[in-house]
Amino acid sequence: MPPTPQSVHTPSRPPSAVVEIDHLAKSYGATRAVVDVSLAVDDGEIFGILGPNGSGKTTTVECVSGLRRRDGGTVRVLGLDPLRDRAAIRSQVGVQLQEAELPAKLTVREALALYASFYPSPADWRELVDVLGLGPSLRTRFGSLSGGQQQRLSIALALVGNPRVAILDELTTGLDPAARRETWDLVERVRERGVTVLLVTHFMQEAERLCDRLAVIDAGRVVAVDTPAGLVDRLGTRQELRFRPSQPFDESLLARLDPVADVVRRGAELRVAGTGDVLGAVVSALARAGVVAEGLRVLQPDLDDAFLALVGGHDPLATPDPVTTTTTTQERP
Ligand SMILES: Nc1ncnc2c1ncn2[C@@H]1O[C@H](COP(=O)(O)OP(=O)(O)OP(=O)(O)O)[C@@H](O)[C@H]1O
Repeated sequence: MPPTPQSVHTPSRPPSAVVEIDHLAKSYGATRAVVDVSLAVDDGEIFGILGPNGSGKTTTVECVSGLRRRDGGTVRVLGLDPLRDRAAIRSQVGVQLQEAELPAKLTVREALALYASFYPSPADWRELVDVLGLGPSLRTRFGSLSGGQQQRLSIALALVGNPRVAILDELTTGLDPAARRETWDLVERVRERGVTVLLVTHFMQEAERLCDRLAVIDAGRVVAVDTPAGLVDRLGTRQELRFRPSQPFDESLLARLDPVADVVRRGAELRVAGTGDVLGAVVSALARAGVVAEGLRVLQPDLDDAFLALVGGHDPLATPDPVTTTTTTQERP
């Protein structure tokens, strides 16, 4: 008789970290660029590094790619040390850095073909050319490209080796809004092919749109690691409504609502702030009073506020006029 199959409990395995940084430190002379950075990037993630100018973002990713020698801590990329295993890292990690420089006389086509020849199984660079809109520039020399075209080329060169990890530093700086959006789509497609992406950015919209998780770095230290929504949630659920009432009414009825903390009049406009479902409570109360909220805007904290709260000591909850517009709606009770 064959043995009865046993039900085997397979514990869910935590996702494997593709990039692991542990207590990284790096100084340039007396400048402590990276003081203490630890973070782990999971397989298939788009992981963002966000921080003010000079906070150590570029130095961190340069240490990850093996372009900089760290002073302290450990870095592992796909289990390899970027300094000891430089050759193996180079074939599996694509790097697009700020201000990439190529020989001025090299054409776009030559640069792509040259970089593709460095890798055992390169991507089809013609496809990257299409996606990045570099087709018309194939014969243009690097020195004659505009800043935006140079940026596109540096992204293409980072991806041409079919890397398992792509490090993209200030990916869309210098690109116009349409090219920026196309580049975001490209990064998402790259991730769909299983590439893990480590992205340095200044743009909150880019971080919000692309990143699964973010590390916020300030003065060489990690001050938070979370999803974009998680970072915003840390500020609480404060909302502020701004609107013009369609007719005079007893405004104290709004102040008595549970979610409402403040009601302030600014000329014809009422500003009603609170925590929780302020919108629902106010709109219902206005409807009962037969009042329309004209030009209604709902303001709530966004990633900008979360970022400033983390790196600038700015607390949007503590100020009476705190928040950023995220939606504009016209509500009628
Ligand atoms: N090659 C270098 N030599 C000397 N100091 C440097 C060098 N590179 C960076 N620094 C300094 O180290 C600190 C961190 O710089 P880094 O470029 O890593 O920060 P960053 O967060 O990427 O800045 P940015 O957003 O402006 O690109 C800064 O004070 C910078 O001036």
